[in-house]
Amino acid sequence: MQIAFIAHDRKKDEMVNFVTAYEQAFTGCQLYSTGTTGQRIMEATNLKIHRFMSGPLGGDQQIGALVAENELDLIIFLRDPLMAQPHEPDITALLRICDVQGIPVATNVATAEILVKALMRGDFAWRELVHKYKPGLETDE
Ligand SMILES: O=C(CO)COP(=O)(O)O
Repeated sequence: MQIAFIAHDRKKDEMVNFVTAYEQAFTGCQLYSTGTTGQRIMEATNLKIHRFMSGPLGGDQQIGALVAENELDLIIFLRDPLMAQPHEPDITALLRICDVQGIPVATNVATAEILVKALMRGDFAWRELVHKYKPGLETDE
């Protein structure tokens, strides 16, 4: 499974606690994150995460590109609903492409807990078929 972690600054402690609590569930998955979120998680766990750029510098868009190519199965994005973000358009675009592609995205820890328990239960197994039989990038021909 391919999973991305993103957390706004005031949600990073919550993200670290959550991923630490469910580290076993994420072990063996291909993990991605925005810059600082990934750094914080790797400092607290044994997980190896591919860190993209910091969210405000383009990291959200890089993760959005993976979603657009159906290369992500789950996103845990702990947003701060009480703090305006300078890169709000990037955040909106990322959530939009998740809806376009039908990718599960948790924007709070309650939803994240439900989705990670589904992951542990095997409810995401169908995504393995998507990766196996995914058509190549669409071309004009
Ligand atoms: O701002 C973010 C997502 O919108 C998070 O980015 P960082 O993980 O680099 O702090």
